[in-house]
Amino acid sequence: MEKPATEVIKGDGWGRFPDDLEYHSGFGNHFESEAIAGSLPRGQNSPLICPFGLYAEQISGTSFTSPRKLSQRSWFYRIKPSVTHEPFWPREPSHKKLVSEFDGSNTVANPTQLRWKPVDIPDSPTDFIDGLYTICGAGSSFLRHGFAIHMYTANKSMDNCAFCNADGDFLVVPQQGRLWITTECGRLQVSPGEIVVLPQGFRFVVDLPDGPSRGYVAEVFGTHFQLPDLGPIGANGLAASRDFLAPTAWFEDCPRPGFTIIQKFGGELFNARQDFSPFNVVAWHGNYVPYKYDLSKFCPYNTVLIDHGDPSINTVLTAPTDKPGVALLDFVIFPPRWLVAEHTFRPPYYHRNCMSEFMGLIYGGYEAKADGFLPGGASLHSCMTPHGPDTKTYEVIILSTTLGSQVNFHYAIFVLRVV
Ligand SMILES: O=C(O)Cc1cc(O)ccc1O
Ligand SMILES: [Fe+2]
Repeated sequence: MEKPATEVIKGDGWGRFPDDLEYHSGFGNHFESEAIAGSLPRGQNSPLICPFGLYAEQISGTSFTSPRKLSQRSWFYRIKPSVTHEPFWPREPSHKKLVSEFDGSNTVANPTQLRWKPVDIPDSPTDFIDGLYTICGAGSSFLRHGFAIHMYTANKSMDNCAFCNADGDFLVVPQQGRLWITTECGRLQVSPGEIVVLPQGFRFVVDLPDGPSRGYVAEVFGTHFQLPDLGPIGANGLAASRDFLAPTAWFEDCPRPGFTIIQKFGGELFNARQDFSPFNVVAWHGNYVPYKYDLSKFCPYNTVLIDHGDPSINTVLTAPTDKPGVALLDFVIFPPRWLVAEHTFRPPYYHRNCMSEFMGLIYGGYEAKADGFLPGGASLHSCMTPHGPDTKTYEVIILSTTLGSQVNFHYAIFVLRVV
């Protein structure tokens, strides 16, 4: 039977984001979303003919046979299937700032304590993709085990192109400047103080409504972020499921001559042309979705009598390995909070760690360094490299006789490990 021509469906226009975007709330939920009533097939995923003549397309974020509790996939109902593009070609000029296979050929190992000043926003026109560069990482996207930490500085919106990361999931932490992100599931507005997860394979565009933006990106290969178990904390606390927000269906239906899909594969970038927008998904359902989270919603737990707890207590999201309790990458934050304790050295203790720690500062000042670690800057303390408060901080703290203090800074750390 012949498929009927797609009816003309009009989206509400490219690039305009209303202030009151709607979201679906929840973490790991199976959502249903339709921009036009009746566009989501009922009772089956892939009918012979979908409502409005849309094309059904599945995106899988885990193997088909993953245990049900880990399985992630979504179904898109789109005006044109993604496959109708021209072939991929290496992007010219070739982009060598991204790494996803870490070996001696493209990286140097150095265990010393490293610290970076904030990088200036470039003068020349630079979008999110051109402004992305790898800082460190381990493992391999092809072997599906590893991670990369990137940073970006950008001053312009992506134009007539979308990005697709075939290597892994991006967790983006804007430090300066809002990001308006269009995805195949719909749109997200992300401000500094919020994070966004863009899972492997999703096409997305980053617009900069405020101009310049800078931030951090953690990429994980072969696993996805989960909420940490809460153990003895109980059933509540830390990041709550309902504070995670996924987009609602949004699409556009207009010609896009020369539109480019930029695909990252093995850390290399490839271009493919198509004459339509990838944001043509009228309805979708599933549990494989981009999502955002406002870090100010985090409910921190901490010491109330003695000693400094381990930083795992501040885990927002964890990307697990197959070993129980061992993460590939934990995303941990130190939000503004009260630090209380008796006869206790309250800043982070001196330590060496079998995980490596990459830190960024979103705003304010970091409690263990009197100076030198600035918002937008970064530090890396690799596996077993000693670190802890500087001398100035140590001296101020041991002279302090108060039982508590309020810290009003916000730093994010990625605690990393490849096992
Ligand atoms: O090094 C850091 O600042 C991160 C960190 C914080 C903390 O409170 C305890 C241990 C730790 O590694
Ligand atoms: Fe540390």
